[in-house]
Amino acid sequence: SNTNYTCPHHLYSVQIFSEDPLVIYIHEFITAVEASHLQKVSEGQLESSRIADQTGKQQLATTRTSKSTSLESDPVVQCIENRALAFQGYDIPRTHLEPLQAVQYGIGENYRPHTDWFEAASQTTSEFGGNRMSSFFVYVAAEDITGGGTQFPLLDAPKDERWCGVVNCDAAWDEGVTFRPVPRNAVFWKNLKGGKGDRRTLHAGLPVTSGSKLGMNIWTRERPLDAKYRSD
Ligand SMILES: O=C(O)CCC(=O)C(=O)O
Ligand SMILES: [Fe+2]
Repeated sequence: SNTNYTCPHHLYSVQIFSEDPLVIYIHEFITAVEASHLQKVSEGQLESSRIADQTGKQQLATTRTSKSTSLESDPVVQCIENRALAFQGYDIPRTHLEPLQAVQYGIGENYRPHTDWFEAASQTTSEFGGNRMSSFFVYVAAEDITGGGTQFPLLDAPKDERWCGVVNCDAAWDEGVTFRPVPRNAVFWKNLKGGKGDRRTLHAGLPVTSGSKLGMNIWTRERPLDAKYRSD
């Protein structure tokens, strides 16, 4: 299925959420066809999420209770990768992309505050292409969901109420900003500032309180990853 997928010209629209750190909100980053394809290929492949420990070993952790899987390259995945590369200005080659990662949360599951950039040198070696320079978090599907937003506790919530379509405007001011899981939309941000991890990009996947959420990470490294860590 989808072996003959014709990659459409992108249909998204964007809004700058924050200039520093750079955070861009993307409406309709993926199409409905792409979303259902991602659902289909990740189903049955999801396993308890792991995170890298200080030594670089992938471990189960109570701070990340979702299920996840890396996605094999196929025409739909490649189409989304190309869109993410074009969004970032074409100069970053595909070899800087980690395999796309689908993440599924059931009720009560969450990802505690973390940064996508690494502190541990073992995670930023040249075979991994250095650190993660940028992240897209894409909301692929959210069925009958409450909770499950992406919270950036160190960013300011927006003032204009037109953001309330995609931001939780009921959250307290000192909780930062929480993007709601609106299917097919995405949040893009730069993790590094002057080549160093930017703490202000701290974020969490809040617990899903009802329904379920399927998300997807698109991570770009500073440099090419070794072929063994890529999906292309
Ligand atoms: O689930 C979310 O809203 C965010 C997930 C996340 O930050 C991650 O997988 O690194
Ligand atoms: Fe994250």
